Amino acid sequence: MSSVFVVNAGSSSLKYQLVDLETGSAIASGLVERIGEARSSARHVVGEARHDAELHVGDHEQAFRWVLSAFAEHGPVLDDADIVAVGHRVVQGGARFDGAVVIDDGVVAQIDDLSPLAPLHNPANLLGIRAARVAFPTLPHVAVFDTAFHRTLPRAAWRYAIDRSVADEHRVRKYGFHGTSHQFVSRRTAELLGRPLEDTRTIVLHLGNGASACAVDGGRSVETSMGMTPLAGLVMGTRSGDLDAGVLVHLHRVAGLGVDELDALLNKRSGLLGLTGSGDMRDVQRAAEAGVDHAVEALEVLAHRLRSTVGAYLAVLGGAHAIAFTAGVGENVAQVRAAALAGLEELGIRIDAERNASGPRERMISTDDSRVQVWIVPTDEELEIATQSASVVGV
Ligand SMILES: Nc1ncnc2c1ncn2[C@@H]1O[C@H](COP(=O)(O)OP(=O)(O)O)[C@@H](O)[C@H]1O
Ligand SMILES: CC(=O)OP(=O)(O)O
Ligand SMILES: [Mg+2]
Repeated sequence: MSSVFVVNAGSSSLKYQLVDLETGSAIASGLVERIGEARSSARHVVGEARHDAELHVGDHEQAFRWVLSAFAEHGPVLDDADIVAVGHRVVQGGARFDGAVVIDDGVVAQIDDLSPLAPLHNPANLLGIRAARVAFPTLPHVAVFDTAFHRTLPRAAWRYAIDRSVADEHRVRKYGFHGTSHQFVSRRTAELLGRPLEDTRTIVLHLGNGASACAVDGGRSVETSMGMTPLAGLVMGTRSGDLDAGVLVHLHRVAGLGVDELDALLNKRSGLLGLTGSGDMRDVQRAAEAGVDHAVEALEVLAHRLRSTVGAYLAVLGGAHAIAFTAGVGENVAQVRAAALAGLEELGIRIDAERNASGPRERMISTDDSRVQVWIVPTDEELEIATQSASVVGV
């Protein structure tokens, strides 16, 4: 049985999954949270069994030691002979990486060099890579980049209309993110439609804590809503998404906000959190149901941004065969799906209220006469990372 050990390292968390390549399912998974804080917590899941631990984990290397001990204590046996690779999610691959690569010291240096373009993500991804190479010294390690799928963006989509010498010197352009998810979901959507991928145009709406939209034409990303960083585009849990860049200048001038304060405001205290006090969609839904106006308004803003984006991407693609909702909010919140696509009947989009409300996890939610099919397609970024990692090492 061959498997891939998938690692998604954040600044203070480490998520892992041992993926069985034959079935595509998780043999074991878990996470270590609040790394570096006084009280960390960890969870290791094998089948139906969950093992929780409260402990102090000082850094990512200690986190990996906990992971290895959890496998040793609760199974399954981590047999190097079965694991073909360790696959790492790396958020920013810049213009340098257009696909997954085996990690060596040179690749580590290049990921480090790209850190200024993703200061919240790449340094954390590197901590995970360094610690995992210590924990699994004999296995090949593979980097799978969020940005790679968007390497097909035409220049009309990725170039910002600013002074080109400033942009080029500082590598300022649209890169796009969530590429492993957009790739996985767009491929699966074509399968569900029974169409060849090359001849399928899909709009993927990945709505999790981070959220982005992608227009996929024949399996290639041609437009996406995140930008140079994962701050642009849709309204997210704690991120603002698009706003007039002049707002930054204004807040600097009139409120004296410095660069770190602006960064924190837009990345950590905006989105649903900034509008309602909670960045968790479940809280916002509850508040909206109880009639709290700020929550009702937040859902309106979020849906309006989605609808504008869908309209724009229908134009970019010259019409779509399908729209696919995915990730935590996209897969679970019928109200957001309905509101995002409300009033688009003239554009050939008709949601079936009953199908939207309930059914199997993966399902069509449009009416039979809707010209554009609308689907819920659960994403599986870990499986995509595992598959790409295995392919890079020749399995
Ligand atoms: N059953 C649910 N009902 C409503 N919201 C949900 C549900 N499950 C997850 N969510 C929301 O999905 C978001 C997290 O999505 P997820 O894809 O897990 O995020 P991440 O980007 O961290 O991977 C949160 O806002 C959460 O409230
Ligand atoms: C790139 C990005 O936004 O990732 P996440 O949704 O995991 O925060
Ligand atoms: Mg996710």
